[in-house]
Amino acid sequence: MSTMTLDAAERTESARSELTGKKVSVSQAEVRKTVGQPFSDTAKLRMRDVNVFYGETQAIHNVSLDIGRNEVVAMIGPSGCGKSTFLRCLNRMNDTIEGCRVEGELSLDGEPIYGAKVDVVPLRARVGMVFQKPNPFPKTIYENVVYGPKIHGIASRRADLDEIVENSLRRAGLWNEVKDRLDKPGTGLSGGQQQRLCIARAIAVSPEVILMDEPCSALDPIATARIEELIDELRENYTIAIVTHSMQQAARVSQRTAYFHLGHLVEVNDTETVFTNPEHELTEAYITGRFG
Ligand SMILES: Nc1ncnc2c1ncn2[C@@H]1O[C@H](COP(=O)(O)OP(=O)(O)OP(=O)(O)O)[C@@H](O)[C@H]1O
Repeated sequence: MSTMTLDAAERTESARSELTGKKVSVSQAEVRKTVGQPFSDTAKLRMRDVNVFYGETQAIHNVSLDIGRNEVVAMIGPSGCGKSTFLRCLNRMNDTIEGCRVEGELSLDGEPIYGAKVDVVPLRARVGMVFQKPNPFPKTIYENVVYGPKIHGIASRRADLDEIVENSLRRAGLWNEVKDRLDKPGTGLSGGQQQRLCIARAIAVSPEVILMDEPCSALDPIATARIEELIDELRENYTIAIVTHSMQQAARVSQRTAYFHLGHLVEVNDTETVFTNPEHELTEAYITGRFG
């Protein structure tokens, strides 16, 4: 650890001595400041002082973070630290959870995500999502991909839909494997293929941002490697935020990494710095396996 931050200096001696042991326990008071570089000169998504509550319980505390254009930001941290909750704020998926309340400023290209006039349907087309478990619709491969473009009125003519299907499946790295069976059920594909189909489905509506919530946790190492390659290719055209439990995956796919702890954003910086020279002791404790 190279620098001692003001935040670190404020922390108690007892927390320091706990860090020398094998396991670490920390109180909420010790994680109140974010270190590193939460902000980006090329912000696509800008979040300031975000607080999220489930009923009376606060799950996210004053998180401020930018996600830049054409960058992959990985969100890591121990189970229950709020990664998925924060991710779901970015396309208002939390709206679907009863009792969930989001406060703070969140914007996409400078436009408020939570504005009174915002229609969440087009918002979710602009900010697409890929979930932990591949969830193709019980329809053909072709129908899975054209579903979004049809309901969003992006295309209706067969030739246009065919083009969207081919382009989306190519971008998702699946075209060659499925081009001869587009009329077969999406659910008949392997897990890794199904996840790439879900990525194709997200791409088909021309999103600007793709949110991924542990997209490889149900996949084997080969399918995982394929998705990770794909994430790197997709960065050329999209902004990507990915929640992952795998620090190796965060290191492989992201340019910046954000470390969450007990609902606080403790540290965000370029990925190499976070993994080789973290500023915050909590980050170091997590990446060295002392808790999590
Ligand atoms: N629908 C919900 N209702 C009430 N509390 C919730 C709900 N979803 C999450 N929480 C709580 O919010 C906190 C953050 O959970 P969240 O799922 O965002 O964390 P996470 O870091 O993504 O966890 P994991 O890595 O285990 O998926 C936890 O304390 C969790 O119990």
